[in-house]
Amino acid sequence: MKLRGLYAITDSQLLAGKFLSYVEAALEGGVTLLQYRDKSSDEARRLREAEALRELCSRYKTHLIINDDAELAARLGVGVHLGQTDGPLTPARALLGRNAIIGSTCHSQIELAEQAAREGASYVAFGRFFNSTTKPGAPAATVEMLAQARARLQVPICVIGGITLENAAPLVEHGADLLAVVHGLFGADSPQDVTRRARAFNELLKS
Ligand SMILES: Cc1ncc(COP(=O)(O)OP(=O)(O)O)c(N)n1
Ligand SMILES: Cc1nc(C(=O)O)sc1CCOP(=O)(O)O
Ligand SMILES: [Mg+2]
Repeated sequence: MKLRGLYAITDSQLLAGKFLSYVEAALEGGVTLLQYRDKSSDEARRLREAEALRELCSRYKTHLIINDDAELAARLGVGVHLGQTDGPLTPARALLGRNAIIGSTCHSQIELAEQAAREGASYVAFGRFFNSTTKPGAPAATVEMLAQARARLQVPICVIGGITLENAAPLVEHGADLLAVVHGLFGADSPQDVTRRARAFNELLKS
């Protein structure tokens, strides 16, 4: 599967009161992967919101990815993104099946990405590349490391952390396939501006 394009990630605080309208606006502009990222423990709300996103994604032919929670992903029949402390890839692959999209956080360590690729990750994620208000404490990554990763890895490369329309181009030039964005996409004043931003991110990835 060719994974290249905008990877939109939801944020429950940022999208409060406009969750589905802003997500739909992003899908309207073109989203390759949509991640449902909700760090709360409200299982009922998480299930309800994830089901609503699955319905939207199926209308727009976008792949839904659940952050952290392979069981919820299995229940919905969608993909999962796992960080280094979210559980191993091999059982997640066994649970979700060979066609599921499974992503792995690799921070700035190419060795972690090589291991994730061996264990069947569909993409590997490096970051954070810029200051992030969504996750200020994430360890930093550089474009030099990204270029080295591109030369060593065949698996699609996702980049994340403080990415905006203004700073994304060098990441694409240094080998990124997927631009994972929260604030730079959803921190917009209107749904129309979310759609405009989504289209503009996709333009950066056309090659
Ligand atoms: C696409 C993508 N890349 C990295 C992350 C971060 O995952 P993780 O390190 O597990 O941190 P949390 O997002 O769970 O706080 C991600 N979610 N998505
Ligand atoms: C969820 C997440 N993970 C990161 C990492 O570096 O692993 S940075 C990050 C937040 C991304 O949000 P924004 O686009 O608003 O910076
Ligand atoms: Mg996680």
